[in-house]
Amino acid sequence: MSLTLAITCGEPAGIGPEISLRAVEVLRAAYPDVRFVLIADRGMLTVRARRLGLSLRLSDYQPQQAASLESIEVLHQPLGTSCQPGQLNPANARYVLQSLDAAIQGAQAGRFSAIVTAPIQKSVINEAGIKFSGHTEYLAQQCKVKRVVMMLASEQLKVALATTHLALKEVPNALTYDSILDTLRILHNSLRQQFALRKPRIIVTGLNPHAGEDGYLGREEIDVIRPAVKAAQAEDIQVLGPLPADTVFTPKYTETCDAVLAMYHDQGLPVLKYASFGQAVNITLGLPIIRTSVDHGTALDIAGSGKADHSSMLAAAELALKLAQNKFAQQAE
Ligand SMILES: NC(=O)c1ccc[n+]([C@@H]2O[C@H](COP(=O)([O-])OP(=O)(O)OC[C@H]3O[C@@H](n4cnc5c(N)ncnc54)[C@H](O)[C@@H]3O)[C@@H](O)[C@H]2O)c1
Ligand SMILES: N[C@H](C(=O)O)[C@H](O)COP(=O)(O)O
Repeated sequence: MSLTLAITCGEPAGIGPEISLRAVEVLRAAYPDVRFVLIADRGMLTVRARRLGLSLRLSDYQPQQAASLESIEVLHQPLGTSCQPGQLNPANARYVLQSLDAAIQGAQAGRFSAIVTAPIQKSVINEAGIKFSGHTEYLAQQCKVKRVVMMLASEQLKVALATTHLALKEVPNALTYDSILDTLRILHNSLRQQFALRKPRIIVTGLNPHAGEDGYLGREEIDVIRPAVKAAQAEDIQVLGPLPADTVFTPKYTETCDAVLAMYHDQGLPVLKYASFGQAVNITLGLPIIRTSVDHGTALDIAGSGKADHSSMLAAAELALKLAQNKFAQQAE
């Protein structure tokens, strides 16, 4: 089995290019049989590597030829305009999306076994006049999938989200019986197929304080979440809840479940990032392709300084490889 992993280097003003370069150096040594392809502007990567004191050779990725042993392969995407670390420019928004498109198309065509994405700056893409919420939503749209699930995973915890990049005031309306049931199905199937958990155990949080306090602090638990959980149980999905979110993340619960499904971004992710920031991986579940990412953002405040930690990028690449190997093994069965 020969695997090719594509890494999009993300927002060029952020830490994406440098963590991608550093990670790929480590990965090439650790996985000599895997082909790693960076997707970015080759000139920008060369300058960034020099700035960090990395003596790396970059070459053009040629899919029809064997992987280069001496240099890091780059699928060149030209920047819209030159770029300094820490300085966002909407003129590079299309470049960021074109890099992503190249990765998605390569994965759909089977050239890439999986894709790993470095962080992007959602605001600057919107500033360029392109409505954009995040990789997760963009990948669903480009792959023509109605629903996907964002899950962040570390050694300690797996946290999936029922809603993703949404203003808080829009969350209650987005939580419907169908959306929660569909999310539970995707989560259950992915934990089984991608993570090889035979009978995954899921805990669902409530939306309101104390899971609504029997309806006195909100009715979403009674009207929407519990009926969806019951329907999932009837489909033989091992799921419990809705439980109060403030105590779900204690060992009594986390040690007895495989994943927690939180109702919104800042209900679940702060807990996971408190426990394992820099070590966790963001995975998009429910896509026809494998996509993982880092657990952090563009960190503009330290871009180009050499201070960025590439551990999450390494973890994301390693998980992508593992998921690709699992997929390959399942297809061979
Ligand atoms: N996968 C992604 O594309 C992704 C993930 C999260 C956030 N973002 C985006 O990134 C942008 C900035 O987000 P933010 O400021 O909320 O979060 P951030 O993760 O960029 O930064 C938060 C803090 O963590 C530090 N930090 C982050 N990554 C680090 C690393 N690898 N090594 C050392 N320190 C690190 C930063 O310096 C900063 O102090 C936003 O546009 C956000 O949407 C993208
Ligand atoms: N919600 C993610 C996080 O906080 O880490 C992040 O914004 C990245 O999301 P996408 O992978 O959808 O860009």
